[in-house]
Amino acid sequence: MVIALGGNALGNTPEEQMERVREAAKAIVPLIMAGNDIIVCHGNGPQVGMINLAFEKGYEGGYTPLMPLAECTAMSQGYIGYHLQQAIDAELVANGNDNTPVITMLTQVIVDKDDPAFENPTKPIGGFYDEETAKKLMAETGCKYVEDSGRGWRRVVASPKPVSIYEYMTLDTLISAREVIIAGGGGGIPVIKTDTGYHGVAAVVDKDFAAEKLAELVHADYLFILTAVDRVAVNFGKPDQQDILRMTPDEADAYIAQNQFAPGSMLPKVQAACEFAKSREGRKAIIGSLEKAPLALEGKSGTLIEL
Ligand SMILES: Nc1ncnc2c1ncn2[C@@H]1O[C@H](COP(=O)(O)OP(=O)(O)O)[C@@H](O)[C@H]1O
Ligand SMILES: NC(=O)OP(=O)(O)O
Repeated sequence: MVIALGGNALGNTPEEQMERVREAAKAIVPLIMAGNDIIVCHGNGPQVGMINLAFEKGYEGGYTPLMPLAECTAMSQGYIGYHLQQAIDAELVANGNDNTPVITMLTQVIVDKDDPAFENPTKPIGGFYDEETAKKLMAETGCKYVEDSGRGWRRVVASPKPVSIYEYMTLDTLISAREVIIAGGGGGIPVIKTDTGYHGVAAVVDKDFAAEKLAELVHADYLFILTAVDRVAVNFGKPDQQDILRMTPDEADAYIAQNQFAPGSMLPKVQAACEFAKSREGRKAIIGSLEKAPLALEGKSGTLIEL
């Protein structure tokens, strides 16, 4: 089972994040205790933006070098993975399980150097700004900012599609050893293959697509995409909003054609879920909220996407 955990659900400070991952652990541990092999793949949108901005400010003040975006994702994997490891371990012990190792795997995601996404930034990172501030920042820095699902304006960066996960065979070995694994954090550190080996690129891969790729490569049965809403909806945020309990990839395509899912937020989740459901008969993808993850596994919450 691969669980994709939204970066926006992790808070904005180390203290907030520690608190939030404790809540995440409460949702994840019942799935482990039920006997599932688990890989947790978390987002890093707010966190990678924060790390990048901190280095930009440090550079302006002459205190730090500039930090490339791939290195910022590597740092975010350590920062978030460390908190998740501690929280999941503590929750396992609290439930009488003190012999399941929890580890974070620094993960590289291989992307195509010619992916058209490099020419069209779409992935929101960092904090939320009002329109006036975002437009000022755009003029000052040359970075692109867009409105993000009615929550404010955010910087956007290139987000190529994952082609493969460099460490997937090692992940298979760890699954065989019954370890709980945190991998593909922040969508993985994006790398391209060159004549001199793999090199990081300036991008942030969508963790929902990375989790889907990971789930296929490790032969998972379930892809759980956990975010801030209980279910995917049509007419989201409007008076006639209606939650979707179950949909096939074909039904999802029809909703996508009606622009029902916001790009950069719900759209990639639905697309990743459909890709997983289509990849093999019987595979189930569920999009739901963190709090109700165990209920979603019983079919009592979440949106189920299957053939
Ligand atoms: N059709 C929709 N149905 C449900 N939520 C939607 C829809 N369109 C946009 N959203 C928004 O997308 C959010 C999930 O995206 P986001 O916060 O970017 O994900 P993440 O949890 O991975 O950080 C939801 O919390 C909701 O605010
Ligand atoms: N990398 C990524 O997809 O992060 P979010 O889930 O925070 O958007």
